[in-house]
Amino acid sequence: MSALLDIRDLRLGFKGLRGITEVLHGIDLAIAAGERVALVGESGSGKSVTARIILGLLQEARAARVSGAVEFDGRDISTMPARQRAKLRGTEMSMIFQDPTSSLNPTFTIGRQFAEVMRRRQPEMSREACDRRASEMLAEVSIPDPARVLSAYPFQLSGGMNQRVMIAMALVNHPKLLLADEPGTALDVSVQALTLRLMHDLVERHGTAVLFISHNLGVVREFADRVYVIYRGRIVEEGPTRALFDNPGHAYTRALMSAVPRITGAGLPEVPEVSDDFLAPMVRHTGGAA
Ligand SMILES: Nc1ncnc2c1ncn2[C@@H]1O[C@H](COP(=O)(O)OP(=O)(O)OP(=O)(O)O)[C@@H](O)[C@H]1O
Repeated sequence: MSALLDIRDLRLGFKGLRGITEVLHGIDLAIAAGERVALVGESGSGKSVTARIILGLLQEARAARVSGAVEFDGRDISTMPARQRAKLRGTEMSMIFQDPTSSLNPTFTIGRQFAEVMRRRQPEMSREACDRRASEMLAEVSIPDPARVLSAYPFQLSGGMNQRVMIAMALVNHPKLLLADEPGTALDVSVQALTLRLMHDLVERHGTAVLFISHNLGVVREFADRVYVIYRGRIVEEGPTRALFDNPGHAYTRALMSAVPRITGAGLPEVPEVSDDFLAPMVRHTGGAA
């Protein structure tokens, strides 16, 4: 497989007063063009730092020590000049965050923010052309009155509307890879489900590859072709979604599955206590595409 994203032996440590704290211990992860892949694990397991390395952000943090290969479309993100990394963000790869309202800039209209994103790819694009293109994207996420939304500020829109705006904005430059960090978890469950549906349909239509980051295996089941399970900075299981759900090989994956929230209004259950058998060798599912 010639992968769009190919991560090999990725290691990360943070330098602190008492030396280096290792956070990622040799991660291997690949995503083919157009593939929807989930990275699942509990809080603190290393999902967000992995995304920040793919975006080339942690390579620039003074306290972070990153090693291993992170190849995107044949180029190594870690060794390319910082300016080139910055150019990739928002153009060839983009990101959707948990909370749309705090990720959008509250002081600019949605139209202006769309224009800034589009001009990263095409600096000479006129505002009219930006508005036209933004309206098309907003229509794709079923926003009925794009002109009104373009002239609004984020605080004038609902959380669900802002989430749709963020999805549209993340895809307006036709990135090859979308990183989605628990999109919609800041919203209520029904809005979150709708947001995921919209994102699913849009990336399918555009052939965008996705790394979907979540602690919720239930959500992942609906969304991903393939799943990586991360536990304390190590991938402990990997495979096509259906194979992994039908036959979870790792104790930690089974524990995550038993913690899949049921829609009873009882709130999210805790992930069960861990035990030593979670440190068993990685399980890799082969064949039997999802
Ligand atoms: N800047 C930093 N300095 C030191 N340690 C950090 C830093 N950023 C993250 N970490 C540590 O790295 C580990 C992985 O964090 P990360 O944010 O990737 O977890 P996560 O799986 O995304 O969790 P969540 O689901 O809560 O977002 C954690 O132990 C965290 O404390």
